[in-house]
Amino acid sequence: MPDSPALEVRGLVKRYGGRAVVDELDLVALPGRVTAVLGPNGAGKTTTIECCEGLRTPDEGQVRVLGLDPRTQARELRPRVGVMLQDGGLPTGIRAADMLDHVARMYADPRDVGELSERLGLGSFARTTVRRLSGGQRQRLALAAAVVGRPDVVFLDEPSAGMDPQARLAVWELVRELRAEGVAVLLTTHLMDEAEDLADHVVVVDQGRVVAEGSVADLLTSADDRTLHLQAPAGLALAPLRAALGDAFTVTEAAPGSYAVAGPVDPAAVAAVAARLAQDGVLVSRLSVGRSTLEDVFLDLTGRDLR
Ligand SMILES: Nc1ncnc2c1ncn2[C@@H]1O[C@H](COP(=O)(O)OP(=O)(O)OP(=O)(O)O)[C@@H](O)[C@H]1O
Repeated sequence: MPDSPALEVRGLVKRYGGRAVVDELDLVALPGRVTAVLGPNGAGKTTTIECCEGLRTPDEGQVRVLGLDPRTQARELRPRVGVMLQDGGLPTGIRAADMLDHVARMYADPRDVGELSERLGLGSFARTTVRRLSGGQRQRLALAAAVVGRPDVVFLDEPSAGMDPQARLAVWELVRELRAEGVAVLLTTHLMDEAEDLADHVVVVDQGRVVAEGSVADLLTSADDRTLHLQAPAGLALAPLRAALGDAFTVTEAAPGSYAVAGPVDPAAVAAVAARLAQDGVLVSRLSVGRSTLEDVFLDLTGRDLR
């Protein structure tokens, strides 16, 4: 069954000091798909992933990875699951290349270590001990260690945090390749472009709960209050448009020639905008409905204030 979930989390609850930091959370990740979990700091992403990795014990709910319980069936799961922890979690006294060789030897059919090292650019620091690696170098080594055993499921907690743009591209390419090989990839990230580029399915978590999920396209278009974006000549007088639409809408020229109409945008509102502009002889060069970026969706869902 190619589409049976590689990861299934149902009603997960994890409490610290009586406070639920993960609160009735459901999460499914499929083989050959990249699932990205987004959320503000402290939302419960790492706690959730660590429950899936068997590193923390849920207070309630069920976690199944490849149909197995990561707490009680860790031995069966270990060869099939790749884990990249947020803090690297690597032994520090060993040279980078020796560490990767050592991890590769634990698996029956490891990836080619030389090829993996080359594509993640590990060669330049192969003989450096882990403790002396830079943050980004450590991340790259941790990623190599997570995938060298050809796992069926990979957990990547902020995989490209601290990486330079070249390394980030190499990581993205590797993630795409894992997906093409049928691996279920679950990643957390604060990089909206990473989620937009890589994720087949996005899960937005806030205060331990899922507040939205779907493909990036779903999330960009599913909100009740949408924005109509239009391109037209710069400097249009907006009063007639505002009068035609009424108080439920705001109309702004976000940048010269780039207008946003925010509010309960429905087919009638789109028609009203087009009709009003046509009456004034304005030629619209581009018109689209939805939020323009995943970051807008994220901020609308989780708020703009620091917590
Ligand atoms: N062992 C622990 N004891 C007490 N509180 C904890 C413990 N581990 C995590 N927490 C709390 O649980 C909440 C969720 O933390 P978690 O690390 O899962 O968040 P996150 O979504 O991964 O955040 P970030 O984006 O900052 O990595 C935080 O408020 C954190 O302080």
